[in-house]
Amino acid sequence: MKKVGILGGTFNPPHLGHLIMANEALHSTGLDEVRFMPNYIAPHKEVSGATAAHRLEMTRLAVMGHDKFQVEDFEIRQGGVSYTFDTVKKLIEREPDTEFYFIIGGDSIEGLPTWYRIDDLAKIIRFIGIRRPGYLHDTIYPVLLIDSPELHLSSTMLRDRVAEGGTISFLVPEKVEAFIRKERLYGSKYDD
Ligand SMILES: Nc1ncnc2c1ncn2[C@@H]1O[C@H](COP(=O)(O)OP(=O)(O)OP(=O)(O)O)[C@@H](O)[C@H]1O
Ligand SMILES: O=C(O)c1ccc[n+]([C@@H]2O[C@H](COP(=O)([O-])O)[C@@H](O)[C@H]2O)c1
Repeated sequence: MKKVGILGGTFNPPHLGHLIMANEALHSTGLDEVRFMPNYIAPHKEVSGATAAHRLEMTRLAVMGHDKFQVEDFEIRQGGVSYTFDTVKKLIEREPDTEFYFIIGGDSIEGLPTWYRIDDLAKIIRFIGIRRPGYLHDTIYPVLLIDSPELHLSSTMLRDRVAEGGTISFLVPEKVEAFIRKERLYGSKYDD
C-alpha cells in the first residue's frame, strides 16, 4: 500500500518550517510522498493578504524540484470551508489503495479537540505531529510525535516582515520570495 502524508495548511505564505516538517515526516515514517494541501476557506483562521489562487501558486513554487513533494489542490477545487474530515473521507474514496497520514504542527495538535468531527476523523487517518516552540503537544488523540528540529517561524511573522519591508530571505524558498515581490502581496513595499 502506498503511504501518503498530507500536509494541510493555509500556506499564507509557505515557508521553510513547512518544508522541514514535510521532509522529517517523510524520512521518519517511511512515507512514499508528502502532498501539500492548501485549504480554500480555513476553518479556524482569518486569512488576508493573498487569495486562494496566490496561496496555491506559492505552494507549487515551494515544492518545485522536490521529487517526493506534491501539491494536492483538492480543497481549493472543492471550495467552501475546508473541513479535514470531509476532505480525508473523499480522498480515501478516491484512492482506496492509499494509506493516508495527516501531518500537523504543535499548535494544530493542541487545537484538535475543536476540529469538526474529530473523533470520526481520528478513526480514518493517523496524525504525524511535529513539535513547535511554545506548545505543549499534549493530546488525547493518537498523534505520532516525531523527533524534528524545532523552528520558531510562522507565516504570520513573514507577512509582518514583508509589510515592514524586512527580509524574508532564507525563510521562504527563493521562488516564493520572488512571487511575493512580483505580486506585491502582504503590503509589500519592495521597490523592484
Ligand atoms: N514552524 C513550525 N513548526 C511546526 N509546525 C509548523 C510550523 N509552521 C507551520 N506548522 C504547521 O504546518 C501546518 C500548516 O501551517 P500554516 O500554513 O497555517 O502556517 P503557520 O505558520 O502556522 O501560519 P500562520 O502564522 O498564518 O498561522 C499546521 O499544522 C502548523 O501547525
Ligand atoms: O477540520 C477542521 O475542523 C480543521 C480545523 C483547523 C484546521 N484544520 C486543518 O488543519 C490544517 C492546518 O491548519 P492551519 O489553520 O494551521 O492552516 C489545514 O489543512 C486546516 O484546514 C482543520
